Amino acid sequence: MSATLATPAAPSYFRRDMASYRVLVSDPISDKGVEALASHPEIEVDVNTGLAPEDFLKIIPDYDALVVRSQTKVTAEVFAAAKKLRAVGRAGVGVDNIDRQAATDHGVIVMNTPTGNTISTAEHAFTLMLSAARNIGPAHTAVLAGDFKAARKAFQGIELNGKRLAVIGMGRIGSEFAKRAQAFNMQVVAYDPFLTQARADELKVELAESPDIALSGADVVTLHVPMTEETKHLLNSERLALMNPGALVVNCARGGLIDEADLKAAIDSGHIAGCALDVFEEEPPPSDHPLFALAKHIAFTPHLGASTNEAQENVGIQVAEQIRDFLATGEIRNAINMPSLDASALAEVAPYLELGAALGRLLAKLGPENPDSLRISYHGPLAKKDTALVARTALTALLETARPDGQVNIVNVPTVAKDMGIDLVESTINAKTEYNELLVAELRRGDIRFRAAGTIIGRSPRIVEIDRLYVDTNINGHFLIVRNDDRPGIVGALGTLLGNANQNIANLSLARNKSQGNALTIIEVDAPLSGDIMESVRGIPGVLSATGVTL
Ligand SMILES: NC(=O)c1ccc[n+]([C@@H]2O[C@H](COP(=O)([O-])OP(=O)(O)OC[C@H]3O[C@@H](n4cnc5c(N)ncnc54)[C@H](O)[C@@H]3O)[C@@H](O)[C@H]2O)c1
Ligand SMILES: O=C(O)CC[C@@H](O)C(=O)O
Repeated sequence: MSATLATPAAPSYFRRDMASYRVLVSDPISDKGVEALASHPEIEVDVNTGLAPEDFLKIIPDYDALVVRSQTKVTAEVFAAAKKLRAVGRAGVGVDNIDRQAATDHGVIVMNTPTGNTISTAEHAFTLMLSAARNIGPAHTAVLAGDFKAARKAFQGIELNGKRLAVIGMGRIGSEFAKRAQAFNMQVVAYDPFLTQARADELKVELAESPDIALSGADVVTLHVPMTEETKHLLNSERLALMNPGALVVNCARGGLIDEADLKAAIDSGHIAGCALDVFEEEPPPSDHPLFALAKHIAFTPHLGASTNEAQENVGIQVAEQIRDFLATGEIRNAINMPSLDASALAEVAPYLELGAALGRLLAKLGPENPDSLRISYHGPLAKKDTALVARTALTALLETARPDGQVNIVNVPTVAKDMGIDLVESTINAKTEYNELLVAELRRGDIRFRAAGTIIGRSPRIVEIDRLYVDTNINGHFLIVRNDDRPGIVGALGTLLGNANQNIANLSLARNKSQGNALTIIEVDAPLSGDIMESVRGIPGVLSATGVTL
């Protein structure tokens, strides 16, 4: 792998030998998104939407990346079949149609486009609230049916001015909704476990310590939280009962956040006036859905929150660019199952990713077998850089030797390592070393420890320490690593043996431990060393151990 500041190369763990990638777009995205993907010479795009699940399963093994909206269900079965798949891009926010755990287990990055549809969805949710408050849907239907006069009597509305609004989930969409509600002079109270008092003050909203507190005495509730196990049915009969009589429920997030049977009961009882829903527990909802029988204060749309020209263009282009850049350069933006690494951070740490991989491969050969931990420490200014993927890369390289099936990569490596009983421990060390920056990797099994370290000189990664002896060697190539008695003649004998075996010596690095009377000899050669040569090396008097390593 080589990297330059302008175009860092994709980490080898994601690169196939073939110079082209196939991307399947299985839900409709904007034309500009498809163009952004197809514009890359190494990317071939197939747009194939509305596939039946069994047809989708048949073709997914051919693809390196997949782009979806919410219709395609990317299940564990899909990930098991998708042997080449490296990334799934979601043109939107919610990723509940993607089995995140299965993606991670199979080493597939999942990315979303968190900002592209924020405004459209906030505007849609707001429109729904106004519609339910003023009976826009039923009144419109009545006018079309010629019931103008009757409708004027039937559809008395609710004013929002001065009403108390509970926003559950004060992220991007919730915050935008709140701003619009303030313009309508609503009193906004918000619950979000990550909302700080400072941010609440900045948004001029009241911070509630729990959903129950937010809902108590609220006239309207709007939901803007992701759908997870934890948030399923967060709005149920107990919580609806906390709201003021005549309250309205707005949901433009996910249907499963509301217990629809409880909502229907609360509306039937007269406690809740009505609801405005863009999303349903089951989509599409059955045509005889109990809530559809309600006559007033209702507004239903078919999951249209993000369906504007602007939002679709934004998310289509964003997802396409993210997938394209990931395949082409290894840049990771908006990943939801691993740390992201944007272009500038990738350019900065790319040499350390290479170095980490080399140290991992070296430790796999020289360190203790069946290790219980890999410890990575970052020294000097390196400690302040975005090193989140450096340790993962070292661990991946270490485990690739044990799992050479190509099934371990930086996405699933934490899980694979856990299964193998290996802890990854990272630390930063400010104390000065001989080098400005130093990356140290140490493999341990109980008390047995073996470490190696490297640094970057110019833009070139170098290994500068093996087993606490100072060396200086590059990180790509074939190496003979010998522990030998520290006495004359051994380097000569090694050179003669390699010469006789027609092995050209590219480089030599020597280090010695005077107190122990032994030395470390590292010889870089032009070709991998055969078993016979290694046997002969071990037979040289004074050679204590010898390992052939390809980094
Ligand atoms: N109807 C649509 O077409 C449409 C469009 C876009 C997004 N969405 C849905 O809206 C959701 C929110 O989108 P966003 O862009 O605002 O996401 P976001 O990540 O910016 O905000 C979500 C917020 O929910 C908070 N949260 C998480 N768990 C919570 C809990 N238990 N209680 C309260 N708050 C909790 C988070 O801290 C976060 O601040 C998405 O997850 C998606 O499912 C729907
Ligand atoms: O793809 C869509 O239109 C829906 C998107 C929306 O549900 C989201 O979570 O971003």
